[in-house]
Amino acid sequence: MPSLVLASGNAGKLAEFSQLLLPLGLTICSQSEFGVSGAEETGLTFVENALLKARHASRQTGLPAIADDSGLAVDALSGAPGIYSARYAGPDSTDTDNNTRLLQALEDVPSGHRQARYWCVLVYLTHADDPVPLIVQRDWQGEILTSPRGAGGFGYDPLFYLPDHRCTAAELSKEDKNHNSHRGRAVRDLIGLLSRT
Ligand SMILES: O=c1nc[nH]c2c1ncn2[C@H]1C[C@H](O)[C@@H](COP(=O)(O)OP(=O)(O)OP(=O)(O)O)O1
Ligand SMILES: [Mg+2]
Repeated sequence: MPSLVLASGNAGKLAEFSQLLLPLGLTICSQSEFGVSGAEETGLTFVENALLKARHASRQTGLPAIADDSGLAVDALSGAPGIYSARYAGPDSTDTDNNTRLLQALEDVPSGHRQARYWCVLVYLTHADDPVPLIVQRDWQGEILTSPRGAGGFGYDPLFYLPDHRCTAAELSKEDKNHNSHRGRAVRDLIGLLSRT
């Protein structure tokens, strides 16, 4: 019996969460293993969408749930694609489609003006009607390249260059990404809160 459901249909997120929670002895199962489909992300903030996703999965499974709502905010695009990152190139867009659209949007933006950050908001609910959700949020700063590099990670990682590491998020090892990323640091914050409740 898993102790937690991950309110996400994203395999990349599940892999990162599994690795991050392993040392705690926490078993996490994705909602798809329970036949739970994705919640509609109708919120206007990462927090609202994460709450909607966590509540939906917890309601359907009867288990405590963690949801991750995340995205990429690009300075030169006034924070776009932001909460719409997963649907940037359309409702059924793939990571490749979204990366292509991002490169097009930044076509005329020279290097030195291509700063961006990932955001990750996590919501933990003990049950669907939990009135006191645990909420954490973290960011990770980088720059958008003009062509993809690397095969690791997921989403926008092949375009997300980290000057301190001199590589993209898709070129980092799993351990290094989890050590540095918005999600890795948000998960460690959440673990800290959970250990105090
Ligand atoms: O570490 C990351 N590395 C690369 N890309 C990332 C990362 N973190 C978020 N992202 C991008 C992927 C997606 O375009 C959007 C998340 O959208 P978001 O709605 O939270 O996730 P999703 O729809 O893929 O799965 P789900 O809602 O079922 O959790 O931001
Ligand atoms: Mg989503």
